[in-house]
Amino acid sequence: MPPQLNPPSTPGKLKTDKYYPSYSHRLRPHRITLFSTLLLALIVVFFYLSYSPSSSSSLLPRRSLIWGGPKWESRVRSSAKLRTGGRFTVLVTGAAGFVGTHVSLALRRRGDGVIGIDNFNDYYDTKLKRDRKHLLEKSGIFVIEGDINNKELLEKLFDVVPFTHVMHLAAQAGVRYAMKNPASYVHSNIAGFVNLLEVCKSANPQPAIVWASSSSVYGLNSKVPFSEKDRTDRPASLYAATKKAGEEIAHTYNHIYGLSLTGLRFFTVYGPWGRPDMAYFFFTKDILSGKQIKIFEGLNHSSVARDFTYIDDIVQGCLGALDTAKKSTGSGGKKRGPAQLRVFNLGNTSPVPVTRLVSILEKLLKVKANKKMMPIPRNGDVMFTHANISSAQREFRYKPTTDLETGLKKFVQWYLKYYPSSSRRSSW
Ligand SMILES: O=C(O)[C@H]1O[C@H](OP(=O)(O)OP(=O)(O)OC[C@H]2O[C@@H](n3ccc(=O)[nH]c3=O)[C@H](O)[C@@H]2O)[C@H](O)[C@@H](O)[C@H]1O
Repeated sequence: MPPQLNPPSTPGKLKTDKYYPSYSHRLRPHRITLFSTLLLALIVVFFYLSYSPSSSSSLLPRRSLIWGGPKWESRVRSSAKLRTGGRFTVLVTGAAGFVGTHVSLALRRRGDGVIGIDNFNDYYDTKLKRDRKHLLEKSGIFVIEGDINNKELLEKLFDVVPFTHVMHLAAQAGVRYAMKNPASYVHSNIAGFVNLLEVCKSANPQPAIVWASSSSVYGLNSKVPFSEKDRTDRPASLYAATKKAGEEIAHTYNHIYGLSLTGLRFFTVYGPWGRPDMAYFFFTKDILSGKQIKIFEGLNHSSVARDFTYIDDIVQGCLGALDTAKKSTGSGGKKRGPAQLRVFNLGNTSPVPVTRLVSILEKLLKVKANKKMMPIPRNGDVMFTHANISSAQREFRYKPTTDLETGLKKFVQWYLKYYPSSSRRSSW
């Protein structure tokens, strides 16, 4: 029996000819015109949103983002408002990132006004970023979906809020991924940073800026521990090269415009809400699922080691750097005097071989890893990192207190709660 021919109730809900073979030829011309007009209107609205000044840059992220308007401004103001005990009004870039989330929460806890910005790109699982955003919103922190390359958006933010500080954590991270997508490093770590500094230098008042550099700037150095006085002109990855470039760019903006700038060289930061592209995170996932993990080693089976640093210690360092940052000296794009320019190592001062990291994970997960040792690939990796932290200790009493075993325990607890279906029966 042929299906019953019920005409659709609205022109937009036409059913297909497959099931309603005799219907299409009965469409009246005025219905077709109405349908086409609606379709055209939809296309026009789509293009308007994509290319209006209120949208993000065309490279990243993939969706058109809308900002502005009285409601949006009032959300921005309310998020930036100081609470009891607060002193600073901070713009946190990369707020839905791993370090960004923890730093934003810590600032809010002590009463500072915080606004986040993040482009929510899909370098790794965007659900994790959305969940972090949700966590921030529960604490009253507004995270704007936008790219640091969007000058108008940044200018608008500075129009609405006279930020005292910028905590710049937005970046394209990961040393090995730089070979796959070099342009994303230039886009975020160089072009994005310059765009942010351009806006900061013209702001009135100019904010003080604390930003994330990286331990990777020490590149192929062999003298340990790494000191801020050591050479940093032999990066092993494009990621490292863009962070090193950031340090030189910081020097320029400090010199010409009087911006107060502090770079923090983070050493392999790990912990709850971490980055799934990092070894400790995907090792955990792969150990639980029984997938083989590859552990890199050097010549003659020598260990590859990292000065793994727990997130809470990094947060303490970030806040210390913000608290001791002096004001920028310029205004309206003009320098009025010399300004502060600093760089600090934020590490743990005790490198741990990657093999030991895996043993700790095996013990905590109660699952034996399926391991394969392999020569360290020449894709940006370095053999070891080790921080000398005496400068940060002197300047703002930075003192890491979490060893790798304690920190990984907290990470694993979080991981099993966040991914409940990942748990596996013990193989020990
Ligand atoms: O300090 C930084 O500035 C950087 O730290 C981090 O880089 P890395 O120290 O390289 O961390 P991560 O990839 O977790 O590899 C950890 C260890 O596992 C080894 N490793 C890695 C992968 C693998 O399959 N096997 C393996 O043995 C690998 O050889 C290494 O020894 C950040 O990702 C980076 O964004 C930047 O912030």
